[in-house]
Amino acid sequence: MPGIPAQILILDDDADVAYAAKLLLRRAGQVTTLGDPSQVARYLQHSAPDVVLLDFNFTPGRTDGAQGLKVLDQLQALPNPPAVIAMTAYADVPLAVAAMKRGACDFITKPWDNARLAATVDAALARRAAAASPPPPATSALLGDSVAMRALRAAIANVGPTEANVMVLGENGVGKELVARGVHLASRRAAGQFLAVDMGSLPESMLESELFGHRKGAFTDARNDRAGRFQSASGGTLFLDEIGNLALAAQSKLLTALERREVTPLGADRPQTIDVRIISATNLDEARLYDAQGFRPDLLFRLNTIVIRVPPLRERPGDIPQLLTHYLALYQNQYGRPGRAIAPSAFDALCSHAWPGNVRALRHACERAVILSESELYSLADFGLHSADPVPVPAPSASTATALKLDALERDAVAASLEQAQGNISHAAKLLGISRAALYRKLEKHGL
Ligand SMILES: Nc1ncnc2c1ncn2[C@@H]1O[C@H](COP(=O)(O)OP(=O)(O)OP(=O)(O)O)[C@@H](O)[C@H]1O
Repeated sequence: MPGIPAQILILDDDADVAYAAKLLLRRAGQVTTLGDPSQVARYLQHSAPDVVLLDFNFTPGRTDGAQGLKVLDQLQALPNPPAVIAMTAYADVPLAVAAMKRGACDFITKPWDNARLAATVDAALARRAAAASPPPPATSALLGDSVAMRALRAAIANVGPTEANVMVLGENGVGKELVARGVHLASRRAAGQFLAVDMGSLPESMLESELFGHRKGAFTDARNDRAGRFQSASGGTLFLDEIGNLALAAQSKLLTALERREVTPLGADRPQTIDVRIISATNLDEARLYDAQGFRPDLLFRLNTIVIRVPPLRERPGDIPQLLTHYLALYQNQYGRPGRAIAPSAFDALCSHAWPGNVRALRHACERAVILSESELYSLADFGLHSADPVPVPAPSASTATALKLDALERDAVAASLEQAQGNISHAAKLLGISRAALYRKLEKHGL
């Protein structure tokens, strides 16, 4: 599988044999060695091996292979059984055959030939990857199998078919828009448009014309009639992103439209009925959202019939491996780069990273790793992350010192704009005069 290092278990009572196999197979994945079948049950409580190299006799003098066959049965009973490669003594063909009949996928005789053992393990891994079931369709865009994500999918499936307005809450980059699309796809409006409007970047002066449309001549630049987003999304879903950024005056216009279920384009003398379902989203924390000074409670009441909260990635680290696998494979494919695994230590660090920029940041980190990596395995640095260990930094030359100063200035400017915008990405981007996407890149670059 691309991305996640394969888990390889070697079960052999001969420590030297196990160590030699471990050295040989390290490049193929994360290798664990055990010396006694009684350790297997404990190991399986926290690990799911992809391949097991299994010896069959653990007690001196025994050659019947019964102990190994018992472990084989134990492994075969797992919900997702690993590929088992039987390791038998040279010429013990009957035992190898018995193992294959009980579910082992291959066998290798001891002492082994290094190239043959490596090829056998590679082939077992490749077969396993090919057999892995494809992701389910429908809301497949929303990856993650944590309890939180499963609950989220269930909520989408429940709420989708109703006509209720939905408000999606969560930090930047957690997947609010994906959730909104999921609700749309699960609704009877799925064949209609899903139209997203970034309320945060819409200048107040353009809000009415953008949302409700205008007639030719309604204002100086209105050279033609133009439908607003409410009309364009008719029969579908209108996704109002960054709703928490809406100025109070704009809030009252939106409220009127929602209450009357009609809009009047600028310059028109008659209102038009609207047929849209509204899904809104904000990264504002709930205390600020429910503060009547900033957001009209009557509008909130219209928008949040159903509230869906998307938890930050740090609260569902179990989703990280799947996201890494998905996005590394996506970009390897997109850029025609070879499939690589992540170095085990880097994988651990990626899984325990707090990801302040959530899934968006993880996705960008994967793209970066695919583009930059030149070694056999992805390292932590390929993802733009560094281990907690301080690395000695050489004294900067004059030119790097200038670059460092510029870098520090940029970091300060970005931090100051965020503070001034009280963490609101759209406002901060506007203050800096750059796009939201550019601001996200700078946030990641400076680890903010
Ligand atoms: N569960 C997920 N599975 C796969 N990809 C995800 C998931 N969540 C988010 N993403 C990806 O992360 C990126 C950000 O997602 P999205 O735009 O939905 O987040 P958001 O919460 O709406 O962000 P913002 O608040 O900044 O608008 C997208 O590229 C999206 O495809």
